[in-house]
Amino acid sequence: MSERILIAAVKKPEQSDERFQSSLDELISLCKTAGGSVEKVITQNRQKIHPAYYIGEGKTDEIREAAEQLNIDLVISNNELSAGQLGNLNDRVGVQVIDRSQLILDIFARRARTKEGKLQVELAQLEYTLPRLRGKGEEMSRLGAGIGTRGPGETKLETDQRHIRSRIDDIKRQLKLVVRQREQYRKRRKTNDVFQIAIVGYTNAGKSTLFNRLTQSNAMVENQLFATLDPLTRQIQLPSGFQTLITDTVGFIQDLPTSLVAAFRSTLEEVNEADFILHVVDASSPDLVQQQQTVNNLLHELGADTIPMLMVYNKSDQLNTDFIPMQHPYIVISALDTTDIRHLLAKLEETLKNEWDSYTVHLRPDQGKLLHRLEQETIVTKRFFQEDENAYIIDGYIRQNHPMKSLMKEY
Ligand SMILES: Nc1nc2c(ncn2[C@@H]2O[C@H](COP(=O)(O)OP(=O)(O)OP(=O)(O)O)[C@@H](O)[C@H]2O)c(=O)[nH]1
Ligand SMILES: [Mg+2]
Repeated sequence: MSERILIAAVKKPEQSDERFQSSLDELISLCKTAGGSVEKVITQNRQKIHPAYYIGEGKTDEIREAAEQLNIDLVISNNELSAGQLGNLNDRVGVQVIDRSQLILDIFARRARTKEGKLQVELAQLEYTLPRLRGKGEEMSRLGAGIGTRGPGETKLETDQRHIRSRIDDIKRQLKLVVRQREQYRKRRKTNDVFQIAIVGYTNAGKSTLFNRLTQSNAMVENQLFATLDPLTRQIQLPSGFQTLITDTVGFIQDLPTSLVAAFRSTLEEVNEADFILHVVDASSPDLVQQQQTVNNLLHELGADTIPMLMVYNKSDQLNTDFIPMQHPYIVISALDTTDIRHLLAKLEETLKNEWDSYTVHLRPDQGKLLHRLEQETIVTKRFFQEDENAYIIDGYIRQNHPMKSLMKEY
């Protein structure tokens, strides 16, 4: 049984028509992802958001009538609402009102898989809820189990002020512990010195599809926004035998509320530690430029914009015009096409070679272990046995900060 949703949206003069429309489209997608169906969209052009009602007072009557007529369960505003606006609108339109942030939090809550992810989502939800409780607590507690009331896992979101406060403290305490554990794990991984690649991109770009195809695993793939919340990491091998870890990440969206950015810092920090980024773009999307820019901006904010990156223009099967890439280096593929996946692996290796330093080493026949290590940790391009020297000659590429790099001369 899907909830029937009415969307209320205010368009301000500084927002272009296209931008407004794409934010509406995104909100509609988000509603679907949350399991609702959008029955009506009511919009209004305004100089400013109405301080008390968000949308104009006349419009609130229109919303109430439409809600009654269409059996609406839930009204969702396209912008974040203040405590006052939320309360007033609730009273005015006669059905439950939530805002875009609550909707996104609700989706995150359902997607959270790791302990840390769940804790962070619940924390963000509680911190959002706390200032918006209206003393009485009646409006909040009358909420059943619908969109905007779900906590991570099976729990219902806490609605009592006192309980919320102590739960927030509790979560923060637990988070500290979990974060420390994760850091230790990461440090171990770093000292193992495994190369790490992060797949990033706008939501629905095809990251998880690509990740699955690359790893033959079955990370969740859904035609829904935010199919991925917590990062997944697997090991893959490039054609030369080079081994790398690859991580799928949660998709970015435009205007992600600050409180949510904070909640997902752990996912984003992982991006920061990557040695290389695959930036997946839905090349068939009409919002392609905007989406690509949103991701670039966020990478910049994270300080991850200096990490070498390959642009992966995906969904080429959906393109009917000539595609002009905007960023280099790049590859145009369909993640659904096996040949394209092979091309991507080759292109990835090419791109790494361009970034790295070439080397030649001579190894004695008894240095098989070292040879094996070179094959896995560097990109070996040539390998042959030189009889007169009684040595293996290895040509390859190695990244500048690899621990073996400084030893290269000595081999
Ligand atoms: N036609 C076509 N569809 C694709 C391609 N790659 C992915 N898709 C579809 O696009 C939708 C989204 O794919 P996902 O892999 O879940 O996207 P994502 O980037 O991981 O999305 P989030 O995790 O929500 O950020 C799914 O329905 C995929 O089947 C492609 O190359 N061509
Ligand atoms: Mg995904």
